[in-house]
Formats: sequence, structure tokens, C-alpha cells
Amino acid sequence: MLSKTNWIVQKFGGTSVGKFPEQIVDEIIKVYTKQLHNDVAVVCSARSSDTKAEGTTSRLLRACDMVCNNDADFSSVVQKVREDHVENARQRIQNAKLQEKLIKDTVAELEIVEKYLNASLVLNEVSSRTMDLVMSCGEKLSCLFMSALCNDHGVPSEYVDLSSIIPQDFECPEGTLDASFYTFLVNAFRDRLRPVLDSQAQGKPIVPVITGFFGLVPMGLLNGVGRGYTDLCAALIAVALNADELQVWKEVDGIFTADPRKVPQARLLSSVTPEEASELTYYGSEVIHPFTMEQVIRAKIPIRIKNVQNPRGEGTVIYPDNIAKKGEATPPHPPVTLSSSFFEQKRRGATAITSKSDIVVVNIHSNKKTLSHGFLAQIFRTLDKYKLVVDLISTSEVHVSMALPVPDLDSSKALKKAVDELKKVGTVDLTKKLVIVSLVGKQMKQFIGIAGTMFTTLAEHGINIEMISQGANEINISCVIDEEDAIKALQSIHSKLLDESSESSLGKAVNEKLEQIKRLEL
Ligand SMILES: Nc1ncnc2c1ncn2[C@@H]1O[C@H](COP(=O)(O)OP(=O)(O)O)[C@@H](O)[C@H]1O
Ligand SMILES: N[C@@H](CC(=O)OP(=O)(O)O)C(=O)O
Repeated sequence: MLSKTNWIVQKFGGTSVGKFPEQIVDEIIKVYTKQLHNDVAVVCSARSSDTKAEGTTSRLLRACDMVCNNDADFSSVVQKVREDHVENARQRIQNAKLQEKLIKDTVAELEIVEKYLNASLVLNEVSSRTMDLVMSCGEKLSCLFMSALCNDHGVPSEYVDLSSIIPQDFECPEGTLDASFYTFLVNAFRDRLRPVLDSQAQGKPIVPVITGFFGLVPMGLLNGVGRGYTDLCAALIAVALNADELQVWKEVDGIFTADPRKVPQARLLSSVTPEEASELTYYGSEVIHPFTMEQVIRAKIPIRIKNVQNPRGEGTVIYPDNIAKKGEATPPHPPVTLSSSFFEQKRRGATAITSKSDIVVVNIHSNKKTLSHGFLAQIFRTLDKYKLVVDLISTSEVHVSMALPVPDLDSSKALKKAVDELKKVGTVDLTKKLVIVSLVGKQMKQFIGIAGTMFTTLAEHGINIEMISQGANEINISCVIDEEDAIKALQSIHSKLLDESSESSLGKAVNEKLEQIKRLEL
């Protein structure tokens, strides 16, 4: 059994840092350090004053794009970032010295960014390394600010910059981010945090505010990990500190049975498994970066999703239901202990429903009468060439249907080129403006009839199904439907399979049986 260490890692997203910094310091960090006596490490993303699309990272990436297009006006975008951060420092940091230093550091970081971008303009190229260097500025500015705010509000804090933690000559063995790379990072993070650990050991706890940007990853952070990389950084910090819990603070109470903006009846889930969280994130519910889970679960650290605006809420815990957490001798395994969460999970069958927009279905009918050798290989070669991802696929002997996410102009251009090439292997037709609706649940495989109920419900509401697929892992049943029907589909399936009041007769029978066992246990 791993014993508790008292460390908690708290990750705050860009919009939370932008909108609620005082609440984060006074109602969260202060409460955990001073009232609950935890040792807290904070990891932040780049500030977004309103939405992520208008946030600092998006602005910095836009400046890089402008340089690629030879547009010298990128300086005006950098200027916007500068004004936003300087104004924020003036308004929110009361101590004159802290404010002055923060503004000086902010301006200096942005000067470096402008130097990189000017050099790239001359070279007429923005390398993935330059893009990472520019992007890292977002987390630097946000953490410089949050650390200053902690100190301003009486919480001793230190700014920790991880942007140069990976040596320039570091090479990934297989060209990908593998386990040895993560081990390297965890050790490097632990070394970097040594002074904080020493200070804590001497009875002088200090809150490190750590940049969620964690270095110049060999193939570029955007390519290797993608947006949302701060979640992964927080997970690696949690492993480095052997933390008792990783808390991911958002602006929602936790993970719901559906996006609460789309399905008002959605219920907050007390726990989900890492597989369920991954599926939900991949299929449209941006809950947590999928790479996050593996690292912390291996170290037996639970992840808790919590709401910055409701810090007292329990949130949702992401953890496997068959492995003991840190500090627990054995998992609450039935029939020894049948916890209420066990009953809740058994009862559900399905855990949550989600939808993913901007989907295009590509149908390819082979030229040949029978499936010729190499037909599928050729299709995937073409998709790979244009870096197109396939979310769902279904095949018959001479026909392939694929659902592809096409969320932006670049992927739309790539799809057009790929389709021209695919026409060599057969007739190709496209259907656009679609969504994938996915029902997710680890317990679903034990229930007969869930898929039937899902599709019958859609039929009852006059919703046409373009394509159906059940994931090989059996925790996801997906179908593709018209974009216009998305909300109706989510709400009707939720009401049939996920509303508290609407349990199927099968569900009711299972419940009764479980309640009987529970009574025997008591
Ligand atoms: N199943 C779900 N549970 C909770 N939130 C969901 C779900 N599906 C989609 N969402 C949406 O995901 C968003 C995540 O919260 P937010 O804190 O805004 O994200 P971020 O931290 O990435 O800025 C919310 O706006 C919420 O409506
Ligand atoms: N700043 C980065 C990293 C990140 O993780 O953001 P967030 O935690 O706000 O999703 C981005 O916008 O992608």
C-alpha cells in the first residue's frame, strides 16, 4: 500500500485563471494550505479572459500563423497579449513592488517572443520549436501572475518555469512520447521542485506555481500532445510529488451524464473510470486530456474534477473501480463491501452520452466486384498522407464508410485532396454536417438491449442514422446522425437511458436484485 504524502496538485485552466483568480487563491489554494493543511502545488494554463479561442495561447498561435503568411502585423497580436496582461496586473496586484516586478517580467517575456517571431519572418519559416517557444509564453505569463497574486494575498509562493526542462539534444527513442520519456520528465520535475520540497521539510511551506507548458518536446508539444497539454503536465507533477490527489479545476461541477448545456436533466457523476473519461473526451466532451490518466493511475493517484465556482462540491473522481487508491489496502471489491457507488454504477448500464460535431462521412464503393487485395491499405495510405483521422469505420466486402472529424479549413482542404485521390479506387461520396453521438459506459457490455434501446429511441423521434459502430472496447456505442438532430438525440436518449426517473424494466430488475444482495450484506 502506498502511504499518503499530503501533497495535492491543483490544475487551473485558462478561463478560470482569467475570470476567477482571486477565488482560486482565497477560496481554494488558501483553504487547502491553511485550513486543510495540505501541501499544494499549482499548475496553470495560459490566461483566457473570456473563451479559449480568444485566449493567450490562441493569440500566440495566430501570431505564428501570420508570420508563416509573411504578415508583419503579428506585432499587433503580441501587443494585445501585452495590454491584456499588463492591465490585469495593474487591476489585480495591490502590492506596488509585486505589481512592478510582474509588469517588468511580462514585458520582458513578450520582447523575447517578438524577437523569435521577427527572426522567423526573416527566415520565412516558423519551426515547431519556435512555435513551442512562442506558445510557452502563455503559461509563463499566467504563472508569473498567479504566483504574484498568491504572494499578494499572503500565500508564500514561487514561480516555477518548466519551459527549458528538456535538454536541446534530447531524443525520443522511437520518435514518440513513450514511457521512458515520461520517466525522464518525472525525474526532471522532481529535481526542479527540490528547493520547494526542502523548504517544506524545514516547516516553511511554499506553493510552487508551475507552468503547464513543460518544455520543448522533441516533435513539438502541439504535434506530440496537442492543446490541453497542461493536464498532462499536472499529472506528471502529481507523479513526481507522489501526490495524494490530482485536482483538475474547471467551470463545471464535474463530469455529468451529458453536457449540461445541451441536456438540462444531466446528472453529476460521483465517479467514472479512466476509460470512460477518455471516450467522453475523445467523442466531444472536453473533460480531461486523454494522456493524463495513464500516468497518475499507474501511480495510484485519483483525479478529481472540481468547480472553481463551487469549491465545496465533491466533484467527480476518475479512478479504476478495481484498483486500490493510495492509502487504501484493497479496493472496495464486491461482495466484501458493496459501496453505494458500486450500486450506482451497476444500476446505470450506460454512464454518459456525448456528441462530437463537424463530422463528414466518406463512403467508398470499390471499383471491383469483390474486395480486392490492398483496397483498405490504399484508403488508409491516402488518409495518412493527408493526416486525416478516422473516428468510426464500418465495412462490407466492397464498401467502406468512415466518419472523419473535419473541424477547420485545413482539414477540409486535406479531405478534398484525399477524396480526389480515393476516386482512383472507387466511387466516393460525402455527407457533411453530421455529428457522432456516443453512449459510453463500462458496465454496458453486461447489459443486453442498450444499443437496441438507443437506436429505437432515435427512430421514435424520426432521426435518421447515417452509420453505426460499437467500439472494440465495448464501452462505447456510437452512431452518426444529422447535425440538426443532435440536441433532440442527446435529450431523448438521455431521458430513456440516463434520467434518474427512467429506468428500463431490465434496469429495474437488476436494481431489485442488487438491493436484495445489499440487504443480505448489511
Ligand atoms: N459530460 C460532461 N460533463 C461536464 N461537462 C461537459 C460534459 N460534456 C461537455 N461538457 C462541457 O465541457 C466544458 C468544460 O468546462 P470548462 O471548465 O469550461 O473547460 P476548460 O477547463 O477546458 O476551459 C463545460 O462547458 C461543459 O458544458
Ligand atoms: N494553454 C494551452 C494549454 C491548456 O492546457 O489549456 P486549458 O487547460 O485551458 O485547456 C491551450 O490552450 O491549449
